[in-house]
Amino acid sequence: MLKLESITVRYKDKTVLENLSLTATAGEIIGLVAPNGTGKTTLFNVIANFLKPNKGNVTFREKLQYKTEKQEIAIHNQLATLPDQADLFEELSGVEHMKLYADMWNSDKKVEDIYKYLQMEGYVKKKVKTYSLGMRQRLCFAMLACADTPVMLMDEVMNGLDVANVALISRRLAEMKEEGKLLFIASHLLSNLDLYADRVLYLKDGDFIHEQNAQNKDEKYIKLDISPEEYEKLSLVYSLPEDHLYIADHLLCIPTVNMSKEEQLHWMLNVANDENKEVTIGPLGTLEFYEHYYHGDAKAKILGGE
Ligand SMILES: Nc1ncnc2c1ncn2[C@@H]1O[C@H](COP(=O)(O)OP(=O)(O)OP(=O)(O)O)[C@@H](O)[C@H]1O
Repeated sequence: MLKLESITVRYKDKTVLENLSLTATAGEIIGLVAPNGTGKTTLFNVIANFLKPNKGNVTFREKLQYKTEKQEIAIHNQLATLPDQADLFEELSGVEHMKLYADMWNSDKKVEDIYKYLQMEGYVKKKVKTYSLGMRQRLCFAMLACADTPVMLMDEVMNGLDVANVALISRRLAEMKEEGKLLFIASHLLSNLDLYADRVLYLKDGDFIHEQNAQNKDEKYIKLDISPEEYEKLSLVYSLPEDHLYIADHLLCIPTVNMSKEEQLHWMLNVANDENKEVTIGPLGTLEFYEHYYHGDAKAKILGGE
């Protein structure tokens, strides 16, 4: 449905995206993660043609490109981005904003169904100037849901939402995917992406350095939180498998893929007993990959919980 080929973006002498390529299909949720200032928004701006890349092409449905105004209109009829809270009109109500988006994209979605689903009935008819941060964010999402386009780009969609609303919107995202939408979600709420993303792409130095697939959730690891000193000691006592990971100076991950049940038990019992630590077993999540790739660059952010 959407193809990016060799996208390069430079701001003066700073290269933000370099030869980045991607193919995305309908019915996918693609998570995009990276520390602040890496290029997530820049990439979204290229996909939406708010920014012309120095090099490369965006192709929509195998034939449409941003080459002529007609093609651009045809793409924009099918692609919408999450509005920014700063774009809201203080004197208009939530319903008015939602109708605006439904009309702009000629959508037949019922505005009322959407605001009821998002539990906005209590405030949606009031002016935006009376809304809290979380209420505004829910409205931004509701507007995009009203546009109901086949492709949606969402930069920090969970920004400022409480736990219940994160859960509500996560559920709606999964439903949109079932309806066949292609959703791009740039987020710092890492573990939330594990709930619904089919793929999580890690952006670094202008390109994707890793693609985490939901299908790989069967690849389990024995995980143990230990200090670098404990890790060194453990490495001397046991011959750790070559493909083990020691992430961000604290998390030992031993792959179980080639292990029998007995071997797994051996590792879990011995390693846990030796270090007197809790051992868990499971796939690597977005937070763990993130630490693996950006440890040092972004430690403070991770410790901050987002
Ligand atoms: N108009 C611009 N002119 C010059 N540099 C820019 C411009 N826009 C973005 N940049 C730079 O490009 C880099 C990527 O910015 P971008 O906003 O795409 O990052 P991001 O990954 O979305 O960050 P965040 O997580 O903070 O939203 C940053 O170093 C930023 O300073």
